[in-house]
Amino acid sequence: MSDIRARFNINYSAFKLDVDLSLPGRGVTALFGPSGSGKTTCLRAMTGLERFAGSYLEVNGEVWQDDERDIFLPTYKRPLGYVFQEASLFQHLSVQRNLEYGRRRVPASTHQVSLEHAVALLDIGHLLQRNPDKLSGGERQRVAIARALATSPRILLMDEPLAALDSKRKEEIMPYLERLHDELDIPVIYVSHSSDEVARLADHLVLLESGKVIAHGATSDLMTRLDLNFAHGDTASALVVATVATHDAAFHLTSTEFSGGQLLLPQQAATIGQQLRIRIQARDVSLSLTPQRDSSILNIVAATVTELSDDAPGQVMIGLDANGTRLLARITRKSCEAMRLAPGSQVFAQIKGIAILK
Ligand SMILES: Nc1ncnc2c1ncn2[C@@H]1O[C@H](COP(=O)(O)OP(=O)(O)OP(=O)(O)O)[C@@H](O)[C@H]1O
Repeated sequence: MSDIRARFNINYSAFKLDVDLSLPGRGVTALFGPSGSGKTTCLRAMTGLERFAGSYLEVNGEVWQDDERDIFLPTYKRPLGYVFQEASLFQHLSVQRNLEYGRRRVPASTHQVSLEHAVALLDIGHLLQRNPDKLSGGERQRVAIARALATSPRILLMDEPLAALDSKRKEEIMPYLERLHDELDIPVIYVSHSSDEVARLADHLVLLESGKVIAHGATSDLMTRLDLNFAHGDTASALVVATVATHDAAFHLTSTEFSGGQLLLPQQAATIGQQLRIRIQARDVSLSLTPQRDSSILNIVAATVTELSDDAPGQVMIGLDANGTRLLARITRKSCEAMRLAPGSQVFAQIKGIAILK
């Protein structure tokens, strides 16, 4: 049973959105697509700010809109949190007052997230007496997220919450978003056009193009589907979940295990048995037909070629299966032909770089 059902058929003069989605009722779902593909329109339709005929929206068992049955919950009655690109805080109120204002909007009987919990999660206790004009962009955004959470929403809608921040501030705020994901049981719909953010945060991914869903599913599956643009170009990468097995203090390494074998990482402050989310870029993976024993590369994984697809001129993207885990390798067409790679070829993936996402 899916927990969020969203069907919208929206006709603007120059744009049509036609989506029918069944999404998981927990975790982070990213709406990803180029500018103008309809991501914000989809999010706005969920808020009920505009009423579009023929729509249906159900969130974890509650029907918020069903035009066939003439059900339409106005925005102020929808228990949702909305975080915009730029935090829209009341400038004349302190952070504390901003938080309280949001919370007063909803009946006390529905409060599930305490104000203290929201403040602690976003680490804004030291900012409570300040006014928003004395905050950095990242701090403002953390306050906006805490304000949304303090209303105990049944769903959190985030429209490119990091887009207005520089890369340093993005890095600062990312751990807080990850914490929301780990500690709260509120589904998040997250609009983004950054594949980095999607790889780090999203469990589930919806790809939109010209108002239509071109694919949706687990992020790790979609990121490695060669029929999708997402799995091409410089940022193409695979997501791997690996479990911490041992630490090697002498060499400053942490050994992890995943379905395809072992991966050695720079030493991590992680406990044995902890799961790490790892990103392996296609451009950091080279292939060989025999295991290289005289190489400086530590991580070499046996894999089977599943598919091949042209990438940039002279480059080929190779889909790999490492005993159930999908990987990508981007190699030159020349090497691909010299190695006679085809679906079914047995290869060794040499992994030069690994990014630990969390
Ligand atoms: N109220 C409206 N009336 C008419 N057209 C609209 C309206 N709102 C949005 N559109 C159009 O719908 C299309 C999709 O817009 P939308 O903002 O949903 O895209 P997006 O994927 O969120 O883009 P971006 O990444 O640039 O924010 C655009 O062509 C936009 O001009």
